[in-house]
Parts: sequence; C-alpha cells; structure tokens
Amino acid sequence: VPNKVLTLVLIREEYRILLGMKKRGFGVNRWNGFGGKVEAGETIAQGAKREVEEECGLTLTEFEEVGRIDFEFVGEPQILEVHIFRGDKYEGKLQETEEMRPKWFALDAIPFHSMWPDDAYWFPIFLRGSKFKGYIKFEGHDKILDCSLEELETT
Ligand SMILES: CN1CCN(c2cc(NC3CC3)nc(N)n2)CC1
Repeated sequence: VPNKVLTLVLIREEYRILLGMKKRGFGVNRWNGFGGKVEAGETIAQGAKREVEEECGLTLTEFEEVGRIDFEFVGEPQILEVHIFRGDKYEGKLQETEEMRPKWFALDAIPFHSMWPDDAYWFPIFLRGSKFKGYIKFEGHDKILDCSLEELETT
C-alpha cells in the first residue's frame, strides 16, 4: 500500500511558534502545525503552502522542509509520510477557519499535553534548527510503541 503523503508547517519566530487547535477531522482537539494532504498536480511544498493559506489565512513567503517522519499504526497497512516544514516569513492576516483556531505560543510554553504525543520527541530537534528524519509506530492515537529519530545536519 503506497504511503499517504501529508504536510506539516510550523511557523516559527525567534521566541514564539504558531499552532492551531484542530476543530474537526484527524487530530481533532489537538494543537498542531498546519497541513494536510498533497493533491495531484502539486508538489509537496506547494501543498504545504496551500494548506497554511486554507487553514489560517497566512501566505508563506519563505519556508523550507526540515524533516520527514513515517508514522505507522498497528493494524493499518498505510504509512503516513509527513513532510515537516519550518515557516520563516509570511504575509496576510491570521484568521480562525472551520478547520483551525490559530494561536501563538512562547517556545517555553508549548502545550505538549494537548498535542500528538510524538511532538515531544521531535520538537526539540526542530527548535534547535536541525534537520531530521524518523519512524514512529503508534497503537491508537495516544500510545507510541517505537520511536526512532535521526538528526541530520544542523542548519
Ligand atoms: C495533516 N497532518 C496529519 C498528520 N500530522 C501529524 C501527525 C502526527 N503524528 C501521527 C500519529 C499521527 N503528529 C503531528 N504533529 N502531526 C500533521 C498534520
């Protein structure tokens, strides 16, 4: 079964990061970056930019892919291949949408208890500006069975 390619964008400033409270669908009631599926005819980066616009109204003007994590769920054949981007510059007005309620968080107050459990493992790598790739196996949506993360270059 081919991987399901998804995007995740974390817009980060010097001392704060933009997250959104997911209001419906996969990951509902958790804070997360912005992202979704990659559509036919668009690159992964174009898909990332599109999802940010759709979910919070901002237009990314500078962003780069910094990580990739393959997620497996016990009992499900399809792997989620999540491409993670750091958003550096943006334009537009931040707005709540049907999908997401955006909010800035201080880097020392990231609400990990209300996020996907894996975030506590890879956010520290992301925040120190490194690139990374990993594999994380879940049982259900709350239990991590295996986690392997490799830090690549330090940007
Ligand atoms: C549209 N996407 C969905 C997947 N996603 C995930 C997934 C994730 N863990 C995986 C066990 C689910 N952890 C974060 N932080 N984001 C990014 C947004």
